[in-house]
Amino acid sequence: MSGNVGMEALIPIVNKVQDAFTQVGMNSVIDLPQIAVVGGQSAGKSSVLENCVGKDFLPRGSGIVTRRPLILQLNYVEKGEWGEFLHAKGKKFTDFDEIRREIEAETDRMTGSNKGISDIPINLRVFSPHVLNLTLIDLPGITKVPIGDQPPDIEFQIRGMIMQFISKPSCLILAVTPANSDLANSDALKLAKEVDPEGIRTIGVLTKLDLMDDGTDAKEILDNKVLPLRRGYIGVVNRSQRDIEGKKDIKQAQAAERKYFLSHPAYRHLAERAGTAFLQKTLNQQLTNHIREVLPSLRSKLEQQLTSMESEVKEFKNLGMSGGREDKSAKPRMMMQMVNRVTHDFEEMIEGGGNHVDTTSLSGGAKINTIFHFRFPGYLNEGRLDEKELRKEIGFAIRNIHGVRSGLFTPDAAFEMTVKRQIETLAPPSMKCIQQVSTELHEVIMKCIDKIKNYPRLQAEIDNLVSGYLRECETHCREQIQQLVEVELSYINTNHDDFIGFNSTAKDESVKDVQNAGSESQQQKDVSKQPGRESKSKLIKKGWLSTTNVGLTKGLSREYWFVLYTDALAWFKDESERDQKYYLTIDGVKMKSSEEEEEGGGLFGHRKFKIQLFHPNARYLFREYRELTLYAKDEDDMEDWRASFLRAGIYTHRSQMDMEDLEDEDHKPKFERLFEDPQLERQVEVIRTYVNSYMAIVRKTFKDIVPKHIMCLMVNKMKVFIEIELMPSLYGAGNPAELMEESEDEVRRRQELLGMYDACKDALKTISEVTAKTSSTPLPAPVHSNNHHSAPSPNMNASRMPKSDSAHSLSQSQRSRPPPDLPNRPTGRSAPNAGATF
Ligand SMILES: Nc1nc2c(ncn2[C@@H]2O[C@H](COP(=O)(O)OP(=O)(O)OP(=O)(O)O)[C@@H](O)[C@H]2O)c(=O)[nH]1
Repeated sequence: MSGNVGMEALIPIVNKVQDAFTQVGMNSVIDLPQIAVVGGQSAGKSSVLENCVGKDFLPRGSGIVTRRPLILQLNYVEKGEWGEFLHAKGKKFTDFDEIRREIEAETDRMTGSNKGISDIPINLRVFSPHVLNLTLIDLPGITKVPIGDQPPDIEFQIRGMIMQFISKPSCLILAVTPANSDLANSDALKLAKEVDPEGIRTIGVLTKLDLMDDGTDAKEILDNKVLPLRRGYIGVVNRSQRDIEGKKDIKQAQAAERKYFLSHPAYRHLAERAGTAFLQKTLNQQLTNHIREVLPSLRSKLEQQLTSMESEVKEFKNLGMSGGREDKSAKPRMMMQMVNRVTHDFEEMIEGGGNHVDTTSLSGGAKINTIFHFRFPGYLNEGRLDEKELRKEIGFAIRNIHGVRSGLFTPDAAFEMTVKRQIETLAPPSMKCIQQVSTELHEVIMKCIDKIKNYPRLQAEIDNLVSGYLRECETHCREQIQQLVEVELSYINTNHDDFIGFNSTAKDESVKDVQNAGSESQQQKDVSKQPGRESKSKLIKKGWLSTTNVGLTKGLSREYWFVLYTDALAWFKDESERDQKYYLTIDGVKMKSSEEEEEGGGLFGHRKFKIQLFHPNARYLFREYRELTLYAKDEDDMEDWRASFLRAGIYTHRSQMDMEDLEDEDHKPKFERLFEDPQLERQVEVIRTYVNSYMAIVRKTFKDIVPKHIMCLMVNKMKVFIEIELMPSLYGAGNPAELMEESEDEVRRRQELLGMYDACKDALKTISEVTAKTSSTPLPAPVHSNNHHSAPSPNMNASRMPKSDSAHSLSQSQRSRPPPDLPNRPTGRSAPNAGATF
């Protein structure tokens, strides 16, 4: 081996890093220095490689034999000779025929046996005392004509695969060309030129010198005078097909090769710079130099890689899981860490904040907030009876309480019964809210424990304990809410501050009205009451209604702002109530309400909700109108206004025709028929107002108290459980060492990570040492095709170069290549030309 010991030590390190990265599928992350062997079909690529190894081990045959890239790492060892495949780790192949069969089988495994190709490399390491440390990649030969089942674009595919390797700036290109073909048409040189136009990383290899026509030789080419390359050409004579078939030993062949160069008149002068042994040495030297050139960028990439792995590796090391003697306390400590992480994540997801805020959807605390304040109020309203249904229920209740008598007074019991029925409807939406929060909490837990999936037993146990506890909390919370409903049902508090029933004047008014209902004489109101004057009249309702007959444009409907008092109806231009259109006293006024299809509406026509006010004795109602037709925006609005008019003493008037309408086709009385009695209608209305008022209070209480119960009995309890009780419960559930059993994936990942980490560290250490200690040879000067002066020899070992060559090389190099971005350039201590390249 050459004296550049520090540098050569780098090659195995680079190989080790390469292996580590290939194994974890990261070979594309760091481009490690390599030599790719490129050439046309049957140019002699495999022969060159075999010569470098000194053994027959590559598949032979017709057509494309190399169909997957073969990364061949040659490692010098003092004793033994064997090969190892990365895909069959740990198996030593001492029989090189077996290696050949394994390459063939592995090629077929990926490509099938029908001559297809694949760019997934096969990694083979050869250990031998007869090799120099080198990494070579054998690539499929460039072919033009598809054979067998090969796809028509085979040339394109192979080209793509070769390019994938040789276009990387860290790759040296060994361009193999047979001497018995035209150099100008060399596929290898053409491809190399595409990716390396300056020839900085291309080395020419000329094979089959022995097969040249008699009287011709490749002296000019080898002297770098024809198509000169910056790194020159090396001539080799490999074994012929007949030699291979005759099992000619490679060592014998190499001796014959040397004899060939020494004895050939055209090559005798360059015999020291030709042949397989020289090629091997040059490649080793150049790969070493090349590695050195890419060291700075390799170093920074490795450093980045190392930093990204550091925290995890540190964690493993802290826990005594980085190999070596097992630390007994590691697993319990690790378990504690995992539980702490779950606790922290759960807290963060519920309380918000933290580093991992989800920007795609609501989750955790935010989702629970939405359930409490948006969904739950909606669910509470869903269970609500519409006004019509409510009236119906109250009507039946009143009638059933009165029995055969017609009651004069509104029965309290009807109010209580209706309210209780309504309170009961609050239970299902509350339970739905509990169930939704429980689901969300479970999802939060799942997300938190997903991070410990590498410890499947621990994950399952935490899931089991926490989900079990969540179920307990949910059951307890449901019981509490059921209790809450029962509490509400146990006492209907009509003394509640917010209940209109007994405290508000509206109630007094209503009660008085109820008692007065039907008595015309007592309905006499002070008709002189007008806004602005002192008045005892009370406001009942305000709102928009449209009407067709009060505006200037008769026939068209227009919206006005209506204000209903206990004794009058006024309407204004808008809600500012400045521009009053009319003030109508409502003494003796009756109403009719109905739903009708809009004229011309057809199937999809608008339904209109109409209330008509009029005097039953056909008096003018206002101005020249006998009636006022009002349109509400929907059914609920109409029901509201109808109820309000009733409160103001405007009752429904039923004509004979209307009465006929009160029977269904099967002659059953319609619900409306129950209200033929205006007194009953009035009582229903009063109770409905009370029920609505009371239910508003209960709903408000539920809206407030249900979320509080859920927070207290579920969310907070879960937090406390995870924080305080989970750890002891886990200890109770099993031995930490068993719970902390890793998944197979995790074990593999850890081993790979640690392996890669160590490989990166070793590589970095070696890089620092070699950069400090070693020297390098300069890159040969650029050559021009019209340059017929002899280019520097491919032997780049400066110590062996003639003085004049060295000086020439140095000055050329300095002129042509200004120092690139390569730091740590050795100074004084290095060889005379050290630093010329860097
Ligand atoms: N006489 C002689 N024959 C050679 C020389 N180099 C290669 N051959 C023969 O040429 C044929 C092809 O050589 P290989 O080494 O298989 O060529 P290859 O480039 O690897 O071929 P593919 O992988 O199929 O593209 C074999 O029969 C070799 O024996 C040489 O220098 N002299």
